[in-house]
Amino acid sequence: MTDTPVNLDSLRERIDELDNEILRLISARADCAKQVAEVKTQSDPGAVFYRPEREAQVLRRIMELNPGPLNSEEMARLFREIMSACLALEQPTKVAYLGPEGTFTQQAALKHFGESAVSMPMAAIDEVFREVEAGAVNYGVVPVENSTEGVVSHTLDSFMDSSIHICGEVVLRIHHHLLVADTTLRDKVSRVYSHPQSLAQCRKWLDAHYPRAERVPVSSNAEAARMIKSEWHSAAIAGDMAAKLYGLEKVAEKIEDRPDNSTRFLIIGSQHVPMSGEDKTSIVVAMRNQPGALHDLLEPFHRHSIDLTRLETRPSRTGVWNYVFFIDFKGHVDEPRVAAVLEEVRLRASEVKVLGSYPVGVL
Ligand SMILES: O=C(O)C(=O)C[C@]1(C(=O)O)C=C[C@@H](O)C=C1
Repeated sequence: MTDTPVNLDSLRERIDELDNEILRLISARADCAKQVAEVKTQSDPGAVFYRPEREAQVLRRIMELNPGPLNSEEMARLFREIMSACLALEQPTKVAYLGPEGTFTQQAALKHFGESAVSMPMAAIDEVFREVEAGAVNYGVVPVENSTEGVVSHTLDSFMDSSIHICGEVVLRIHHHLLVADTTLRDKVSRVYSHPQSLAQCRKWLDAHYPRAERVPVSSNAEAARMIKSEWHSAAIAGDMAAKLYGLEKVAEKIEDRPDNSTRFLIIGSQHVPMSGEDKTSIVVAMRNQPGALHDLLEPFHRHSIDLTRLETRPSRTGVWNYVFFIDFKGHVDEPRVAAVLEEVRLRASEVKVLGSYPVGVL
């Protein structure tokens, strides 16, 4: 198809008119958000500005109404950024994430909070918890499970000795690439650095393409990307953010063994999140070590037709809690049927802690 100059000019004129309209509307929306902030502060001087349930509702509504031709995810991402900028007008949001810069956790933080949030890398998962608990940041982002490699046990363990709540979740498709620096001798790669989980997620690909290269586990894939800058015979497995941050080239793209490889991250904070209409609840339950304990624990969920989305067992670190189960299920603690199940579970367990109810990840 060829555009005549006349057509192109008139189309661009139309685009300019539409941009004027979009500009006017976004500014009016931002004004509204500022007024929302005033209303919130008037009713409560210690008001919480970020409202995960409302954000989830806004994004779901946009996805439902989207007439195309942009796909719904793309459209929601645009609105994600508009809301992020509006929230920054109300109050700049500080978010700690498991660093260093360039990790998938940073990507998850940006996906969830948008580019207007101020994100700060932390060296370890418990540091993210500590920063949130100390009030040095508003929220934290930590990985919790990967579709190929399973649970991130460090995150679950951190909840056991913390008063932190879960305020949200975000799922990220994980694409790994084999990266080299411009000084790397590509046919002499004898060492591949990455996080142990990433090495495991690319095991078959490495067996097929670099069977003799030494696989070196390091603390994060961003750290792997940083290290190979000074080693001419080494490559790193990492994602797009790390590749961009360290100016590396992709020798091979999307080398993860499973194409549906994804990681779920949790947003942690101190607020109770009201119902959004499509929510999940996470609890941790301690049971006595006796036959049938797991059956007793799960039976009320089955009877009340509550969908379990995840069940994880962790060894207890105190003598009192023999078995500790992390359970995620559909529903919100403010729903009567969920409250009823929790009441029954409390009678059967030696300890129950509700980690939080939060909107099912939208993007
Ligand atoms: O509705 C609110 O409470 C707002 O603050 C407005 C708004 C938005 O831009 O839509 C902004 C931030 C909140 O996290 C949720 C929504």
